[in-house]
Amino acid sequence: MSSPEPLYLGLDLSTQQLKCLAITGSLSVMHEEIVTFDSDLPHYGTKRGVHTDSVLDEVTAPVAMWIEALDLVLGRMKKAGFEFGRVRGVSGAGQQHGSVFWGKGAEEVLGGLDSGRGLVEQLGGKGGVFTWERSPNWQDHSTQAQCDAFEWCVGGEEMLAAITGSKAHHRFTGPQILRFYQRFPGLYEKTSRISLVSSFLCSLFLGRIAPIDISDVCGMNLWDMRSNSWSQELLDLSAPDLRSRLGVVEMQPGKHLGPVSPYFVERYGLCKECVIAPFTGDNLSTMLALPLRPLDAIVSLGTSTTLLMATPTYFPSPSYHLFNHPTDKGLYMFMLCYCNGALAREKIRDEITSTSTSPSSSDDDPWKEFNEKALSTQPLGKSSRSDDAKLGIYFPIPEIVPNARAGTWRYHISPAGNLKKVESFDSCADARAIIESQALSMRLRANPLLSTSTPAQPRRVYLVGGASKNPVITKILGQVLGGREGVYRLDVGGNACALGAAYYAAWAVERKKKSGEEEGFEDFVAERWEEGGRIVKVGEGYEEGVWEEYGDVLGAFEEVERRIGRGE
Ligand SMILES: Nc1ncnc2c1ncn2[C@@H]1O[C@H](COP(=O)(O)OP(=O)(O)O)[C@@H](O)[C@H]1O
Ligand SMILES: O=C(CO)[C@@H](O)[C@H](O)COP(=O)(O)O
Repeated sequence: MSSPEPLYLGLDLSTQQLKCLAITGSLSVMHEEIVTFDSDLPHYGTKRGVHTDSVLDEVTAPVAMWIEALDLVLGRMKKAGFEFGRVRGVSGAGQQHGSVFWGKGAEEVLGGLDSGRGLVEQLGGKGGVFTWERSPNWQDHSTQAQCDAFEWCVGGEEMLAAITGSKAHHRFTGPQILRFYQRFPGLYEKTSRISLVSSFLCSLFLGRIAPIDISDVCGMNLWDMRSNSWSQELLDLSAPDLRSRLGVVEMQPGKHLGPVSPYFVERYGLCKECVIAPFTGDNLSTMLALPLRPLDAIVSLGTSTTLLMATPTYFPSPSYHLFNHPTDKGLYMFMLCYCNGALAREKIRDEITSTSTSPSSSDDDPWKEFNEKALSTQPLGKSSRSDDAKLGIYFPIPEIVPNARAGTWRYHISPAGNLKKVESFDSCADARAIIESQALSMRLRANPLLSTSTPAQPRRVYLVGGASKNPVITKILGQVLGGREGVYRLDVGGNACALGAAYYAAWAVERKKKSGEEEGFEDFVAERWEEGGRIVKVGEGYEEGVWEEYGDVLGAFEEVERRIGRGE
């Protein structure tokens, strides 16, 4: 009898959920399990996975909640009869930039976990192996002073972007560590190691502190991408002896970091030889879920909204981020990241539903009315070409792109391009306007990458993440961004990031040597990838006339952003 096909696990520890997905060696999805922090672990009192202190502009997540979530997700799989014994490799991804502060005895505890007791009981939150029981979240905005110090240290935002791939950002780990050190010098002193969320999750599986991976490290403002080494200048600025606390960075994609910790062998039945591969950032992992070709763009509609593209050129700018590609040494990931993505759309949805007199507001689908309103409105809220265009910008929380305070701004743009600020739009134009302004911002900023094609638009747009299930959001995004070959949704919509991690685990274990060279990730996936069944075409993308109409308001959109920046 032939032995059963090996399986691979991919995990995604993102803002609101922990997801675990299992695939076969031929990359077919076998099993998916999700733990939602707010509803499955209500005793941590999080709202959408985080705690917010709006006085300090501080957003954090409890580390113990993530640890408990790991036992919960694996426990559910075991209960469902999942055959852990067939798993040959595990990889994963974490929300980017967050950090975890390990205390002095942590590694010893990790290495000697008792499989008869839960992880959270042994590693804990308060009084456990961490010097700070919280992890700063990517939505945090408390580090303006530290960001200023980072840019001042190297001579400005352009220079910091040239060194680290990004200008200083509130959420980036370097400024966050500097703030932690300034607030709690005693706790910093007691901290022996600092992990990113990705390497933290990897550490649990490995039973020792895992290295940070070569791509996720670029979300710290501490890594010099030109030389692929820590920037000593920026480490020195952040905190004393930081290099030893961060440890070495894993430069080799797909490295076998070690076998899985005995805890998982004994408690869940993983085999002793199961390989743990590096874990990376969630956006980087999402890129691995799709066979990207030049000019393809992924729009990830998770809690954050991100636009991702792969590029062979290192052309840094303060307007966007560049990261090392997780598996391909010659490539970079271009990224735009917005924090007013899902939460801002939910806020408009709730406002529309609460003022509605329509019976459909009580329908099971909470997006029904929002979608109806968005569809009943023409592009830019115009009924005819001579009408003013409606442009709305909605930031219920401070925004990253552009760096702006919270607020709502609505404008009318006349056909001659004149702007008039208004208090509200008539007939619920907000539903369409919020999707349009999110997409216009992406289109404006992705232009440097897209302008090699005429017209300057993506070849394909791939949509992933929670809101990729929404046909109206996907339609309008496609109308604004274009997409010469259409708009596609990955069939595991919400789970693209975990899928990318599972592909990575399979590649780490099964890649072959071809003429003396290890098989590259792209070739490995391409050999096993069948387009049918994995992606669904959800829109035509480029619509002649409509895409151009959106192009006509890009200048006015930039001007509105400038006015917001000036506090108008
Ligand atoms: N049908 C839908 N229409 C619009 N948005 C949706 C829909 N279903 C889920 N979402 C959005 O997806 C978000 C969660 O996306 P997800 O990718 O799971 O987040 P994360 O990975 O950041 O935890 C929710 O906050 C919600 O706004
Ligand atoms: O900050 C960023 C990227 O720079 C965010 O994209 C986080 O990585 C969180 O992602 P989601 O939970 O929204 O997937």
